[in-house]
Amino acid sequence: MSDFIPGQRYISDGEAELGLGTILNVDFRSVTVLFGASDETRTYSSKDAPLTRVAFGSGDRVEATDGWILIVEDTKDQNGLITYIGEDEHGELRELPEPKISDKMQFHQARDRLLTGQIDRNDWFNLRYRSLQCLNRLQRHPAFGLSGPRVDLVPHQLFIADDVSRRRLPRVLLSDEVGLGKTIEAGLILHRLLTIGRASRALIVVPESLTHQWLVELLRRFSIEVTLLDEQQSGAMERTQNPFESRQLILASQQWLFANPHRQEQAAQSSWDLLIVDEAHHLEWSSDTGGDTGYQCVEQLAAASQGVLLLTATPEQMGPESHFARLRLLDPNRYTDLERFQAEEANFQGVAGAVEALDHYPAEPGKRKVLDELLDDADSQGLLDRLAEAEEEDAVACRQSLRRHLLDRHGTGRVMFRNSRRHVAGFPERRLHVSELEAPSNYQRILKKLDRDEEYLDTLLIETGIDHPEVLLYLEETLSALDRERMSGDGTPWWKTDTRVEWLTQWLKEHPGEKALLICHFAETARELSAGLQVLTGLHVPVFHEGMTLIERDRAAAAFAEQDATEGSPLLICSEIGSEGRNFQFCHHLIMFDLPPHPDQLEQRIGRLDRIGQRYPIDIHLPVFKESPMARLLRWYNEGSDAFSFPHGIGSALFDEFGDRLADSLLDDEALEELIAETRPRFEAIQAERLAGRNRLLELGSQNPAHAEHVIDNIRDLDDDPTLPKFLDQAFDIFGIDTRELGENLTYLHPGPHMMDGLPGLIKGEEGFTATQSRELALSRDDIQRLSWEHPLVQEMLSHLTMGAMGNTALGLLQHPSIPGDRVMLEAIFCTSTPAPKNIHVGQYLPPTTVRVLIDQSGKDLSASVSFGGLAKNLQHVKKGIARNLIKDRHTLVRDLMDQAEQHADASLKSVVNDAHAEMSDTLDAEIDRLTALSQRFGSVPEAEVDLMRQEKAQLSDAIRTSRLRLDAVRVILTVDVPA
Ligand SMILES: Nc1ncnc2c1ncn2[C@@H]1O[C@H](COP(=O)(O)OP(=O)(O)OP(=O)(O)O)[C@@H](O)[C@H]1O
Repeated sequence: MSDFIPGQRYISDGEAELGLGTILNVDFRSVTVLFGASDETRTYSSKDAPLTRVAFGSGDRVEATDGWILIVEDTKDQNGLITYIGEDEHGELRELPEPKISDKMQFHQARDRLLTGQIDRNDWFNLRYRSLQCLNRLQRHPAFGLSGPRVDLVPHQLFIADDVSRRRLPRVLLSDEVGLGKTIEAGLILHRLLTIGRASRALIVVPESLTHQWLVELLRRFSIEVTLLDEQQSGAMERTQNPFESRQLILASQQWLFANPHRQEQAAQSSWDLLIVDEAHHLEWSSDTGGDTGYQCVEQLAAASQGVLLLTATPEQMGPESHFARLRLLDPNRYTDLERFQAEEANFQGVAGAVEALDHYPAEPGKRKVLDELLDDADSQGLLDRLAEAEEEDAVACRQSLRRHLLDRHGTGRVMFRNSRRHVAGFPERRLHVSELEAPSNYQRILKKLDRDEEYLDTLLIETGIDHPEVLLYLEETLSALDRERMSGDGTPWWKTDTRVEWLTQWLKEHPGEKALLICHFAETARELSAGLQVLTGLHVPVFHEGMTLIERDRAAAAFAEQDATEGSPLLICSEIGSEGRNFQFCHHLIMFDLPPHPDQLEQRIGRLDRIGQRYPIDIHLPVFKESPMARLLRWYNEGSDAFSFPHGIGSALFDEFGDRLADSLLDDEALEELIAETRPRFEAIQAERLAGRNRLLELGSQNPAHAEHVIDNIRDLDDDPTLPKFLDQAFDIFGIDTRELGENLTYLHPGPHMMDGLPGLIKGEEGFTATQSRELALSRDDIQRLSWEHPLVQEMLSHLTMGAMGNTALGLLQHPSIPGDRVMLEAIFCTSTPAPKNIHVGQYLPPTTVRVLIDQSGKDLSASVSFGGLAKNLQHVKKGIARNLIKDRHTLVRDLMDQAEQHADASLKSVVNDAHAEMSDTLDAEIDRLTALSQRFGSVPEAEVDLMRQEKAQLSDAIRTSRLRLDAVRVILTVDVPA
């Protein structure tokens, strides 16, 4: 005969998530239970049903089916069913028979689970405690959020990422020279903001040609999954919701969004924590016409976003006005007046000089004068006086603070970052190889006519519809357009006669097994050249241009990237715009089939190969027709400004000044000589000025080797954390992940037969993945994942272990000669609970903090004398069923001990809270003071940022002060006699 009676309440030992069950039927052999909350019925053998009776005791809060709560004072038994007696929340005496208890009552809390006999394994309990401690350390760790990404630790990138991701308003222009890693910087900032909870919604707007690259890079390097939204998906969702609210992290193409006002409105209606806009130089603004559609769209979105990252390697490509207008998007209060801004720039030389003077003071006392001029406030003067007397260590600290004063107050560093190759080691040499060719006769005819007849240029412009100077530079297009217009020509395509094509086929023959990226100005040229090569050589050469779909483009890039010489293509033909932002540093030959009309485009072209990761000198091959407009353009680039040797970022300024004359000189050697003679000194003058002034200052503000080194040390500290491998070993075991060592620090992880569901990257019955904890190894192979504390699998396991019920109860037997048997001890783990909005990142000051209390049966506190580890390793496990009965027999004592443990723990809370509060106040007060001074005196920090920080301090203060301890996990220890 079983003890089950219909109406009694039980929970399933194996499936606690079903909620509270009610016995429906009992017969000789089986018992049927209805789990109302999940609408499931289960029938078990009544002999060994995995069920635990739910019985509450005095002080427990029980929820009734109709929602009211009873605080239990007493119970009575009525024909095997319990009726609870106590007061409801209004103090009224009431009774609650167990069948009327809410099906939805959850038993996740340690106390409830223990008393209802849900006992977990000791190793789970141990790992839960260890995980809480790891989480505590992680959340406070200064590198938290920066250590997970699979990137090389490049100082200038980490300086920027750390600086920007600590701001309340991370609104900056990331404008490092091409290929220095702006995408990586943006990814690091986004990753950190997401990890620490400061951001949860981000919109990334990039040129269509880069959408896939971003998607892959964010996933592969940062484990960030974004959704690529397009018109089709948006249309499908529109009826039920704003498509931009369908996901937290959205990637959208600029071409799509900028052309679609309705979608822009929807995007702007959603609020964003971070907006990222790549290749932002395309956003154009002028005082006459205002912003173009792209600019207007970003303006609207920037207003709806807390943080904004604009990325461009060539910020001035669309002219100084557009550059200024983009800065205004970031900080409208500081950038109000273009003229004032330009005047400020003129002062940058002095500021840069002062920053450098710091290094020589006080050794050269004369430098004090330069410093006094810019650092005249009391605070800085105090620091300067201290520096004059300081010992070496203190001198370093003083210089750091003073440098910061100078850059924050007088520089552009807070809003704009720009690093150049000059300060980033490891970039290769660039070598230009020009091949002078005879132009084919059909091009020569056009050129000669242009030479003879001044009016002919106008005729060409009208007949071809191509602009000046493009009509002179891209003769294949000019010729084709003329043939179409006049219906003339004999149908011979240009590539059959163009001598550059012959040169190209020869080049390919002479460089077997090598890869080259070919860039030409027009998509049409790219397409036709590829088709021509196929006819002439049989080679199928992939093309890459703006007219292709994304999938076609990615396929082309992949075919080119394929390393296998027999499979991969030796050549990829790209158009100007199609290749922008793409990574092709695995090849080092760049063939410029022509030259672009703008110097910044030239820099963008070379930047495809001249990127971090390029290991060889870059060979730039240029076939050019003798005495052609292109040859003259080449001379201007080369002789006027060394445009091929290194990225100096001055091309734009020169083009603004001389661009019109350059267009006019393309047919006139004399004018060209004069132009070069004027351009060169101007180039040198601007270069000297910028090296001393703006650029120097920008560089000084865009990197700080000492700070970067500090950030890198912190990241390495997390990388090398010895507790991680220990945690992983135990966690893989507990979560049912099987591992196979592959040697050389590589481990293959795959789902075991009993693996828990929902672990990222692992699905039961499917393949696993190879992983390593070594950053270097993970960087060297794309197919290997890097396991860090921030890897999604590790984060998921940590959150399972600390947020769910897993391992929050246990029972162990302790046999020790000095402890008599049949005694009860209780080990209670309390943890601070500090509810606060996620975005204020309270965990930085008060992460979940544990208080461990170990008491014996008499209530004596043994916490200090018996350590967690010491006790854990001496405990023996007992079977679940036995553990359940052992607890059942000691219900009242265990309950009483839990109450006592709580009182012990409460005594520790005050100091935890006070310490956290003091740390938070000290840190934020100093920062608020600094920002207030900058905002009020120099206007270099928006007032809104200071206000946000003050609000945040108030919120943090409230949250920390109201932090409470909750019982997170509890273990009952029963002592047993040592056998005689
Ligand atoms: N820290 C890093 N670790 C590993 N690879 C890196 C790192 N920084 C940059 N790279 C690689 O260098 C290349 C250039 O980086 P990225 O695309 O971020 O540069 P960028 O400044 O955005 O270039 P562009 O100006 O062309 O847009 C990429 O292939 C990137 O993956």
